[in-house]
Amino acid sequence: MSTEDLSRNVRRQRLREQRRCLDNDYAQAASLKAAQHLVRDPLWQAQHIALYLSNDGELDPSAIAKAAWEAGKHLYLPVISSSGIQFCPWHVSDALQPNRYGIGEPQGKPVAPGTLELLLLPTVGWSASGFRLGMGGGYYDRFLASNNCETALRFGLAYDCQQDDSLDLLQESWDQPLHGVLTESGIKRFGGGAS
Ligand SMILES: Nc1nc2c(c(=O)[nH]1)N(C=O)[C@@H](CNc1ccc(C(=O)N[C@@H](CCC(=O)O)C(=O)O)cc1)CN2
Ligand SMILES: Nc1ncnc2c1ncn2[C@@H]1O[C@H](COP(=O)(O)OP(=O)(O)OP(=O)(O)O)[C@@H](O)[C@H]1O
Repeated sequence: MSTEDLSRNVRRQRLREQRRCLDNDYAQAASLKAAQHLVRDPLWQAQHIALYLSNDGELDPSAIAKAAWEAGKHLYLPVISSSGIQFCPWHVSDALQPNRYGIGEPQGKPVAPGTLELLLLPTVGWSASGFRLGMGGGYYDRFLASNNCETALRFGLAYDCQQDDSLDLLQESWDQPLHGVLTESGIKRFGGGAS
């Protein structure tokens, strides 16, 4: 393991620990606040949205999912395999199959990446320049590097306390920048003119 990988892992573990330690009431309120910010934003025009099922203390997108279904939007969840990550349609009544990490996945046919309009990415750490640190599988970076989804806006979904601008020092060539983040305090956009 390189020195860079080692420091990424150390930072990842610290940020994950911090996230898991958040007060339950705070976490629930943050999840609702994030949904309220999103539904009032032009980003909410997106009809095809990829999100995730909360794991390991991640900011819970379930309030966003509820609002999206009520608004008739199409939602997708990540499905992983040895060949990477794909996004499959997710309906409220779907039976989910746990993946190797115990996270539920729908069973349908993956969506064409170009259909996705908004990707809400699970995020361990983020910086004001748009850097995102994830769980370390490289799944999202590989997906974004190899698929035609330039039209999809990529927003990290995370708590404010997961911001650490010094993470920029760990940036690698494969890291795919975020257009912005959605947190309990609002939506932040990082240059590039993303709407
Ligand atoms: N909610 C959610 N779903 C997601 C992701 C995510 O980050 N969050 N992923 C984002 O890419 C993919 C799954 N990636 C993951 C990578 C590592 C672990 C994890 O818990 N790792 C354990 C080690 C487990 C093991 O070694 O088998 C750990 O680090 O403690 C979970 C999900 C697809 N689905
Ligand atoms: N485009 C790519 N092509 C090949 N390998 C890649 C690519 N992107 C990432 N990787 C590999 O994946 C590994 C993990 O990457 P990284 O630490 O950036 O994951 P992450 O963004 O935290 O994880 P995730 O996106 O799954 O939440 C890296 O060591 C790198 O070798």
